[in-house]
Amino acid sequence: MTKPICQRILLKLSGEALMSEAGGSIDSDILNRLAAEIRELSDFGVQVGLVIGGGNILRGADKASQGLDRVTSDQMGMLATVINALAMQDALEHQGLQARVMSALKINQVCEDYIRRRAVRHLEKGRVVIFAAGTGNPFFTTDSAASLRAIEINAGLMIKATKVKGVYSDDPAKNKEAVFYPHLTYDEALDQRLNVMDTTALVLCRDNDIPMRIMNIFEQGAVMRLMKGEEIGSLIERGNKK
Ligand SMILES: Nc1ncnc2c1ncn2[C@@H]1O[C@H](COP(=O)(O)OP(=O)(O)OP(=O)(O)O)[C@@H](O)[C@H]1O
Ligand SMILES: O=c1ccn([C@@H]2O[C@H](COP(=O)(O)O)[C@@H](O)[C@H]2O)c(=O)[nH]1
Repeated sequence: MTKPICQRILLKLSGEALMSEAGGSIDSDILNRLAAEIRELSDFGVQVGLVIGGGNILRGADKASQGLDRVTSDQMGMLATVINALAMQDALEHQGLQARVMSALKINQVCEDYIRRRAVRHLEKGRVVIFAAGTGNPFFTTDSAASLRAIEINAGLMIKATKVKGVYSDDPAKNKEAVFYPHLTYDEALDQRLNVMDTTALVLCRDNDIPMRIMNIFEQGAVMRLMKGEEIGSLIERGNKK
């Protein structure tokens, strides 16, 4: 295939997957490998919006369960995503790409504020936009932020690149008998409480009719193959199951 399956994507990368085996929060080899893959996508003509989670540094709910105020914990979590976004911006620039971090929280001495029309303009110019600080609101996750930004930038596809191959009948990290689902509808994912993605994120994409791919972040070159038309991971979409 000489043309990508869609022109603009929102790629959500797991924060936790950036961790090194030794426990460091950001492994530069992993970061550089992902940046190189994004460069290939950009060279192929795909406009890339990125959201990176913060699970390698801090999750608000974990800190709150240890007694910290929930809103403060979530704000710390959102700032963690800014750290990951800045690291990725640097890695992308080393690949020769232009990249812009746009934050939902105002820290404009560090990166741009998120302004939708500017984000779209950056994408049209071939710059990779890294949407940081989630939605800017506590009690949300970066999955929901990714769905929201995918809708706002009119992405043709949302991709969640995570630590598992796709959607299973149960968490494959805990249940070895879990069955892999190559295709399912948003309503099936919601009804079965499949937990690979939070409910808000699924509902946002369902109601705005954006298809979603869940796939393994560690499978090198897989996003490119997907953009060339290969069936990779699990597809969640509205309407009838394929
Ligand atoms: N039914 C399921 N199918 C597939 N994965 C599942 C399912 N239920 C739970 N999971 C778990 O969900 C995880 C992905 O979601 P999670 O929110 O933990 O990660 P992430 O959003 O990719 O990471 P981060 O929060 O660090 O950005 C998988 O690693 C998997 O273990
Ligand atoms: O809109 C948002 C997005 C995220 N948070 C907080 O950040 C952390 C890290 O994000 P993950 O999606 O868990 O990787 C999250 O646990 C929240 O505490 C937020 O408050 N609002």
